[in-house]
Amino acid sequence: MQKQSPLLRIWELGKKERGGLIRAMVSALAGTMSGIVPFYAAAQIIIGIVREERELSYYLLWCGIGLAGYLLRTIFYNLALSISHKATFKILKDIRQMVLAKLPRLPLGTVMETSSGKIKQIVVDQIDSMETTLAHLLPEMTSNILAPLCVVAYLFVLDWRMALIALITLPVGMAFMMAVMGGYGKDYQGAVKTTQAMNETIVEYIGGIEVIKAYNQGKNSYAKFSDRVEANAAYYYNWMKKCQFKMSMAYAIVPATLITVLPAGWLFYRAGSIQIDTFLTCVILSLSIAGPLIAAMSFVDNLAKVGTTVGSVDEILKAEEQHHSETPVVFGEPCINLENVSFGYHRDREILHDVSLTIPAGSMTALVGPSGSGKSTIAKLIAGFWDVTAGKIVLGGVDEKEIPLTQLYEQVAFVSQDNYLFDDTVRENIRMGRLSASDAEVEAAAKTAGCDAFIRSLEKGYDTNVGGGGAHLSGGERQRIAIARAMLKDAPIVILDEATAYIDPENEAVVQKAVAQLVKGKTLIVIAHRLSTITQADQIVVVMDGGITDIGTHEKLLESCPLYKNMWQAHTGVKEGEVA
Ligand SMILES: Nc1ncnc2c1ncn2[C@@H]1O[C@H](COP(=O)(O)OP(=O)(O)OP(=O)(O)O)[C@@H](O)[C@H]1O
Repeated sequence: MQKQSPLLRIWELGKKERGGLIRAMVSALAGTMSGIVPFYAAAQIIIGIVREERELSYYLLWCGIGLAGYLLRTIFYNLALSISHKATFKILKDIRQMVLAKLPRLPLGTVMETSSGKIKQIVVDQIDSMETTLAHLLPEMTSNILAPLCVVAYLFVLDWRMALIALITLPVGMAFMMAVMGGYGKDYQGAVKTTQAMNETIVEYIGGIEVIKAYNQGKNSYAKFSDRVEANAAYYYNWMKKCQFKMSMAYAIVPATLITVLPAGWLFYRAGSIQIDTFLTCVILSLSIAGPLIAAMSFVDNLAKVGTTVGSVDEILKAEEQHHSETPVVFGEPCINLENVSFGYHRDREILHDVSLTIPAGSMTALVGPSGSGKSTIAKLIAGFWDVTAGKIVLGGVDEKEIPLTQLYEQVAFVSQDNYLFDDTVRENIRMGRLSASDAEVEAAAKTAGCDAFIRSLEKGYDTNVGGGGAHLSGGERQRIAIARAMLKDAPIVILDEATAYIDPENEAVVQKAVAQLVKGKTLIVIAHRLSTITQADQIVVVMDGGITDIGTHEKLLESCPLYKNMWQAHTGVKEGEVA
């Protein structure tokens, strides 16, 4: 990934708000320039006193000019802040939306391998931390650098020697500042890492609270969290300790312009090489250089923070997406062909090897095989959660890579044993299947899926909140809601991955009926460990070690495939050699 300045990257990300940022910078610059006016007016008043000016109007005029400068500074400064805050909030909103819109376009693995604690920290905390920096940095840093530059330029016009002398403290103070900043980016990255580690532990702690209770692991898990909290605090403390001396030196030295300007100016004045007016103006104006520069310096560390955040955001925004065409396609019959498909979740480990399979439209295909043989992987590749590494999958006559992802997801309804329910009502969770569905359609789907009665028995019926991940419901109830959701989607291809695993025997008949409704007239792919549920399949595909060892009907495989026969016997409880 090519390294880009964080400010340039923000400029690019917030391109819709550039106008606001420019207006804020211009306003801030006008404010800082106005802020110099009181210094200039003070110089003129002191010159008046030294010259023994007796006219009151002279002093009133400069007091008025000084006051006007001060007022303008306040007005422009507040205007700049208001404009930049508005622009910043819009930019942060846009960045958050870009990140969230990007996640579904990434291969499922990329998202799953990033912990939810980390994603939450980037999207919520890190992006939030950019607010103060962004809203203040661009307008203030620009003006705080440009205004002293204008003062220095004016000092050179008045007396180049005084200008140079006024600048002496700058490089010394800056050297200390640079020493702090040298490792700031790396130090801040370290801080983000320890905070992320802390976040991940708490998310894990809460997510696994059931296991922690069940196995009495409270103390251990808490110790892990508290260790990370301590590590986080220690990191910040050591970091600040390391920086403190250099920071203090920088902040003490930069504003000390009087130490150099006053004695040198006095010597020049005594030697008659500088007028008293120029001397006094230089002394007073030199006092206006340090304030803005120190303010600008305080943004340098913020800039490093923004750099780290932009880096984290870009890790997601620039992550490789699934390569699919954007042009909508027209599908033929919903048949599926896997042609010499190979795939690995990671480059160094291939899971599927050269798999070829034809799934005719409207048929039922069952994938069976030992645990870890690759059944779910085949199903997830068909559903487009990942892209194949080699070979191709042709769906409805079109190579999957030619199908825009949104269109591909419309074609397939995927019901797994682990269908996630959102922290929302039952109704909205079912409506996820088709957002345009009416309440009546949602309820009709629930009825067909055999879950209408249990939903109505809940406290608020369809408007009952299911809790995060569906925590308020049983596994079987979640499963049936997932089937209702898939029903509502009404996709031509249905994949059931262990879909009935949680259903108790009492409800199994209801759910089997629901599934039968769901798959009517569809191309169906089933992964089921309970082989009795797939004996009627048009074809049963036996998967072993990432390859297909046999294909046929139940009867045919019982005769020709020893692996299938063994699995069937294990399933029905009949051991080799025993009489059925
Ligand atoms: N997200 C993943 N990242 C890395 N490896 C994975 C991932 N998912 C599955 N695997 C690995 O791929 C192989 C095939 O897994 P898959 O889930 O397809 O098997 P399966 O036949 O469906 O197993 P089961 O019947 O137990 O569900 C296994 O070795 C598994 O460890």
